[in-house]
Amino acid sequence: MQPILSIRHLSKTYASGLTALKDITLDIRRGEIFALLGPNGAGKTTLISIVCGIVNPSSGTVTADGHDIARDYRAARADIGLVPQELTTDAFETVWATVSFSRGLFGKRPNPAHIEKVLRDLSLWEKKDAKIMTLSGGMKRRVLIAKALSHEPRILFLDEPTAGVDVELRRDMWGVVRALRESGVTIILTTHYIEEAEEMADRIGVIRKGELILVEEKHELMRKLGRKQLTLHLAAPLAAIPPGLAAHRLELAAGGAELVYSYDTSAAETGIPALLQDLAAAGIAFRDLHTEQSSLEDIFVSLVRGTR
Ligand SMILES: Nc1ncnc2c1ncn2[C@@H]1O[C@H](COP(=O)(O)OP(=O)(O)OP(=O)(O)O)[C@@H](O)[C@H]1O
Repeated sequence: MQPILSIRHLSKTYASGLTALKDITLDIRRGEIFALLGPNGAGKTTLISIVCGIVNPSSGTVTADGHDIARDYRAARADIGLVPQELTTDAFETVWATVSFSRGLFGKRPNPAHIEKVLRDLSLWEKKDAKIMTLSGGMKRRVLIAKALSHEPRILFLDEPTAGVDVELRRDMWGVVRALRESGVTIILTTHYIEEAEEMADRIGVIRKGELILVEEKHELMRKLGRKQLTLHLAAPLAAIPPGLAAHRLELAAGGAELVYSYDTSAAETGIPALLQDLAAAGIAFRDLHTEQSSLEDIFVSLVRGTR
């Protein structure tokens, strides 16, 4: 299937001389949720701004559903909805007026039935006549999404959709985003929250200093880079790892009360049976054991630090 968004060799150097993006090539698949992860200043907003026509690229091309964003700007832009981080709408307007007005900005004819559907889908219908300033923070975020959906885009960018919101509202927003995907909208979200990417994304891209250093299926990423640890709670503490166990990747923890064995989840063999045999041969007994898998957060931190 043709990608819905195709970014080719995109670079951006600002007038200040700072290169914010270096040769980014990325295809976004129709109907996916793609999470773009990166530390502050990595270039996420610059990338979104170029795709949305707010910033000009220094080189490279972007096509949205076949429309080149430079040559065929209006058609390309009409395919894209952008949910910014901040609500800049007139606080004195009603929800209905704000969302309807956004649609008009794209030169689309009024379509009250569509606006009603968007507001109902986002549980904003009851608030359609309320002034923006009277809404809760969560409702205001929903208004931002409603505005971005008012012109029926097929691609939706969410820039830090849950920055600074509480846990409950974050979960609520995740539900909204999932429902949007169900309705056929392709979603690209930027986030600092690893948990958000882990929870929501089909694929993950990691951007660091303007370079896309990795694009991977979330599950594949976690499988490939995920290490597992087996912790054995020993019956009697050890002062050092016995020579008979030197062949295994072991560390002592909890003052010698625990033995920690690290293994690769993608390796053909875990090495656990051999370890258990050698433990028995060395006369080391354990009371209990548990395993732990590295989270996406661990993976991300090591990627951004460049240690993998
Ligand atoms: N208009 C501009 N002129 C010059 N430099 C800019 C401009 N906009 C952004 N930058 C710089 O480009 C780099 C990338 O910024 P960008 O906002 O794209 O990063 P980001 O990944 O979105 O960061 P954050 O997560 O903090 O929003 C930063 O070093 C930033 O200071």
